[in-house]
Amino acid sequence: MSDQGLFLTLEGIDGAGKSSHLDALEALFKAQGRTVVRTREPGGTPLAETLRGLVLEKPMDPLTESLLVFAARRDHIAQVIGPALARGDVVLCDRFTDATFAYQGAGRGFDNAVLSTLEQWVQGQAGGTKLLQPRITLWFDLAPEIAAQRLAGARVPDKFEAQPVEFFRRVAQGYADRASADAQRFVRIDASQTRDQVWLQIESALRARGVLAGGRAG
Ligand SMILES: Nc1ncnc2c1ncn2[C@@H]1O[C@H](COP(=O)(O)OP(=O)(O)O)[C@@H](O)[C@H]1O
Ligand SMILES: Cc1cn([C@H]2C[C@H](O)[C@@H](COP(=O)(O)OP(=O)(O)O)O2)c(=O)[nH]c1=O
Repeated sequence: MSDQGLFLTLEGIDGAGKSSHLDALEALFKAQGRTVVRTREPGGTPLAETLRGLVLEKPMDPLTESLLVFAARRDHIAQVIGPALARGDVVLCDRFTDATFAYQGAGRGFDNAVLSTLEQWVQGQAGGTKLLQPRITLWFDLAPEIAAQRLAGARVPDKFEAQPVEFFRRVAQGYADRASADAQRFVRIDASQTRDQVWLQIESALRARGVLAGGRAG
């Protein structure tokens, strides 16, 4: 089901600046004649949004947290992502499984082997060994100290945003590890630059990957 559409995710520590570019990304693909499904994790369906509220607000152990984000993801894939990709749409998703490896794995110190098993259960596709994965992941790489400065006063912190900078150092390392393990899928964006410069990086990376030129290249 992932072969026809384009599954694009945005990742990075809180405050890295991902959300600031979602409108422009949606407009860019729409200008190419694509139908865009814009969504987020945890979330994207009524059930998954309910689970999001729990994950972002309630204290819980890392296994519970991991089970809830993967339960939300399962519903999201079944209801939204899978059907959209099968239609040939662009799925623009604010976070996906890399966030689980970065936050629950590296940040909380939870067992990556258990996360990989859950990933296989949730993202396994009928009749094959291939997992549903994003085609391209835009990784907004920013020093945790700068992200914290950007977030200070910008919004009321949720459970994760209230974590100390050491937590985000581990999360950032988790993203760096994921990126080096799958260099083909990840595009590193230097998120320390100005908003305009960040946008230019995004646009040129998408052009270089051939997903902008000539309509349905993705
Ligand atoms: N390139 C940038 N330079 C400076 N501040 C930025 C930049 N991009 C975003 N911001 C600001 O940083 C804060 C976090 O940005 P946001 O897009 O919400 O991050 P995220 O979605 O990654 O948590 C917001 O106040 C936003 O206006
Ligand atoms: C998808 C996902 C997100 N998260 C965390 C990362 C973020 O701190 C939070 C929600 O992400 P996000 O939507 O980026 O938050 P905001 O709307 O406040 O910018 O959930 C996990 O811990 N595990 C996951 O699997």
